[in-house]
Amino acid sequence: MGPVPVIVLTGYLGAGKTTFLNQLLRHPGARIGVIVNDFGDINVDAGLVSGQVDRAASIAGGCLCCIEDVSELDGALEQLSAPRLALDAIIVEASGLADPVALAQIIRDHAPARTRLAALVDVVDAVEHFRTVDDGGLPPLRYQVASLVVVNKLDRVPEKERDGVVARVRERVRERNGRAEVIGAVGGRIDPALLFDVAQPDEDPDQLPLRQLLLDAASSAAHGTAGDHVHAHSASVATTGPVDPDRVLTFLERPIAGAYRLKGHFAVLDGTKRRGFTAHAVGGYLHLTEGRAPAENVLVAIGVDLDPQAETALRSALAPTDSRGESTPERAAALMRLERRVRLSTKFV
Ligand SMILES: Nc1nc2c(ncn2[C@@H]2O[C@H](COP(=O)(O)OP(=O)(O)OP(=O)(O)O)[C@@H](O)[C@H]2O)c(=O)[nH]1
Repeated sequence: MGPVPVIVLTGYLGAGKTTFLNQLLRHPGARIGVIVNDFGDINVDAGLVSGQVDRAASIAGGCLCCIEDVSELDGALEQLSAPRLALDAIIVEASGLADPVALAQIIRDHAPARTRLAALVDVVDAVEHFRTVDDGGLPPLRYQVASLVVVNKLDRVPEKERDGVVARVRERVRERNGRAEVIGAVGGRIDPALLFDVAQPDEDPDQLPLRQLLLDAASSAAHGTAGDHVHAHSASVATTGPVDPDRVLTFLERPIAGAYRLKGHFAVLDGTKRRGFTAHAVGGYLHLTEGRAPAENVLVAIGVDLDPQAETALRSALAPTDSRGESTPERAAALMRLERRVRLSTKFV
């Protein structure tokens, strides 16, 4: 058996990496191991991975590409590439702030001999991409290491503009990388065969285009920009007990300053019944779904200029309510607002 292919999944905050991963894992057949890295103290994404995973490991607390001690990543790759597991691939989902260039280098330099970096998939938010990752100046360096760029959330773009958005991303990627595939997607759905087809052949490390790229990255880091990698802050709060539906929804609809990305789950009381909701807000767009009530309420806020009071605001949004679920008109109205929000969230999966 040859080295286990490692597929690195990158993409800016909220672009749809976990959604993409879950789609991939839903396809039966392949034996897949997953490593999930989340920015913040609580690994929310690990809890959201729902498909068929043969082995999983999670790394929380910071960007994989920034950690000085890569032993945790090494250890996870070592474990998942054990021959007895016979995995077909290992997917590493990076945090939204990881620098794909640095991550690719770490995996090439440190991954155990029985693994190989096979593909780097960059998930792009069709609506937010040109406001966040690619501001129209020099094309971001991340394009150069990508083997597949997935322009996700096309359902949020008017139908007649979709091809144009994908073409625009493709044009920008081409300025740095003539080999990468660029495809559009909704709900992270792509043909998994496409992913495995774009695996990069093993290259002589000295011949890598990556080498020049890393030199470029090092030189921009020397100029204080660290490639295209922004350093953001996060605040995370966990509480127990049902929360006030009105308070939490008001918070999610009007998040604190600088919270580009919010995610988490919470439980509310409806009479005596506990109802669970999962929330994601990206660039002011809220997506809410209803599911099993979690034992713990969790909210994570992430942003480059995150309000220093973020944690207090999160704690207040998730404060357990002293109400015992009695149905007052206010509570009924708040539950209806939550339900309306769930209905409004795009059904793309
Ligand atoms: N409308 C729409 N929403 C999507 C699509 N793909 C993902 N989402 C939603 O976008 C939000 C973020 O998706 P995730 O898959 O968690 O994104 P992520 O890149 O893993 O997020 P971070 O790990 O926090 O950076 C969630 O609310 C998803 O349900 C899509 O194609 N269309």
